[in-house]
Amino acid sequence: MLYKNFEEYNIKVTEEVKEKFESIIEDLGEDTKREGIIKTPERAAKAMQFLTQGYHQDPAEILKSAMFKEGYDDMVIVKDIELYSLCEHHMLPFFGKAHIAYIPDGYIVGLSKLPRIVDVFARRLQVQERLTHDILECINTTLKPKGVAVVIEASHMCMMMRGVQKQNSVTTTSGFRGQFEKIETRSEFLRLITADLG
Ligand SMILES: Nc1nc2c(ncn2[C@@H]2O[C@H](COP(=O)(O)OP(=O)(O)OP(=O)(O)O)[C@@H](O)[C@H]2O)c(=O)[nH]1
Ligand SMILES: [Zn+2]
Repeated sequence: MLYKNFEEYNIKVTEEVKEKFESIIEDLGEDTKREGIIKTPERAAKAMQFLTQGYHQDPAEILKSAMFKEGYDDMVIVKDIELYSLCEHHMLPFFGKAHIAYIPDGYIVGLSKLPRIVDVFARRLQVQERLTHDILECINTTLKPKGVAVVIEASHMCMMMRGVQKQNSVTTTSGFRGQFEKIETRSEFLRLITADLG
């Protein structure tokens, strides 16, 4: 199922999750019958379905839907792809940017498909490390490029709003396959994602 229209939420799931949110909100000490909150369990049930819709989407299919035969064999970089995910430990958001590069081997991919697969993997319960590798491996096994690199920089609400309460720490994760395992290629990619070319 691709890009399900999430205006049409799964009625059964919405109903079941809504009831659970009602009980959670009550357990936390709120009055679920209060005017401003009466629809909150249903809104939260829909919001959570939206934020986890990646479980129902196939990222490899998304890439395959726009692969084009092309002789270009230099580096392609899409940087500063904003991402929002949920940490699997606390179900609190982490958010930041992904930078993706690949070196084609006969096929290029429609550029928009790279942010689309970031969203598919981000809209699941994740840790930043697995999110990075999910994106990397999906491109590597589907597009089969000469090399692929993924860097993610993110801030974790579970480390900001609660727990250790550090507001300015940023976590960087990275993965490199094929030609990006060579230091010169990797350095060129890292230089280009940090360069201000404007
Ligand atoms: N490696 C990794 N850890 C994460 C990520 N998101 C959250 N965490 C961490 O998951 C860990 C869970 O540790 P626990 O000790 O079980 O949970 P906790 O008692 O809530 O820990 P504190 O956050 O330190 O209060 C914490 O250290 C979080 O910072 C992530 O994407 N990657
Ligand atoms: Zn967390």
